[in-house]
Amino acid sequence: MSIEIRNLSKQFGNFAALRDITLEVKSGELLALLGPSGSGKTTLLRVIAGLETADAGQVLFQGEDATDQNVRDRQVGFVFQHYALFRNMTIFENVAFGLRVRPIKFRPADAEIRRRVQELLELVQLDWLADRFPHQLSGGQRQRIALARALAVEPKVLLLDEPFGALDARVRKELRSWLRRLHDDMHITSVFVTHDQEEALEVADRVVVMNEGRIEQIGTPDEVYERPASPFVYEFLGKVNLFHGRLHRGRAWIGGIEVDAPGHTEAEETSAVAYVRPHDIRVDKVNNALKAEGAIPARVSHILSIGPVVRLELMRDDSEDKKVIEVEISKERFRELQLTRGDQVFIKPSRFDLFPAQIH
Ligand SMILES: Nc1ncnc2c1ncn2[C@@H]1O[C@H](COP(=O)(O)OP(=O)(O)OP(=O)(O)O)[C@@H](O)[C@H]1O
Repeated sequence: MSIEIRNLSKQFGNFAALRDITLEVKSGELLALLGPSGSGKTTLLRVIAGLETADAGQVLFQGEDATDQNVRDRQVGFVFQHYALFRNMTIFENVAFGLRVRPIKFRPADAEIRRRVQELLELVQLDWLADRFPHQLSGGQRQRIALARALAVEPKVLLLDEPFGALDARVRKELRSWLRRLHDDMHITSVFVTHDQEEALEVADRVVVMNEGRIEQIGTPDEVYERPASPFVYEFLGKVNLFHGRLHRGRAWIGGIEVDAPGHTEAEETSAVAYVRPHDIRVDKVNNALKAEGAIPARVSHILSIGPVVRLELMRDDSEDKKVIEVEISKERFRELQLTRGDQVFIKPSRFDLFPAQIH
């Protein structure tokens, strides 16, 4: 089932939690709402669920206006950060709950409920825990049961609010790939809220990056990471170096390097900032290789060599700006360069985006 959100706005007193949100969740898609605390993710999820009413705008399920439909009629399944399993019920009964409380004419026969619960417990690979009670399970297992319980009523849409937020890092990672596989099997349209960049990028088909109640960018994990639409997205999704410079009629000057800036032909003597990911900086020990295009002189202040990638911290030689530049190069390249602390190097951004300085 697809979900369409049109021009949603929501105020809490004077505070605008959602500002004109428009977005479509495709049928069968796993969509992540990603943003810092207070950016409006949970509010948006609650409006989709029908737990919160918006001040303006519409929510459509499969093309039909659901704005005034109540929670029960929307047929959504929920999983929250804090697993709300019933403590005095077995795992089996917890999963069966949603079916048992249905009005009699919609309630499946007992044998059918048993069959369905068994199937769901197998799906989340915890059928061997059916007779246990919630306190006898680990946090990760409880979240999987919470998901089985949400799925028991065959929701058309699954909404997950920081479902792994309370778990430790290792379990979170396991559950992430588990959720991805489960979604690939079931294809229920799912929206999940997270403030964890890695989680969103690893699990979702598409990511909605939110900031101060607005959508900054919507795209596949690759698109939002590799082609951030704004300085905010650049800084929120991973490490980034900022190089201050100047733009003029389709050309840019950054730390002595002159480059084409085809997206900025209108700019007239504008201050600009180049945003560069650590792996998009070329490093050389001699200036010759890069001389033709110009290069920024810097000094190696720190080397962190773990795994296949070597992380360098550099200080610019040519600038008062004492900000560290972070660079990532392969171990192979690092060996070639034979770098040690204090060495002089010459760097050049190989890929970057320019944003006029005044907008951030
Ligand atoms: N019922 C409410 N009454 C007043 N303010 C609220 C209410 N619910 C949310 N807010 C405010 O709206 C803003 C957005 O909240 P929301 O929970 O949607 O953000 P979030 O992105 O999910 O953040 P978090 O990750 O911290 O939950 C916050 O500043 C919050 O304080």
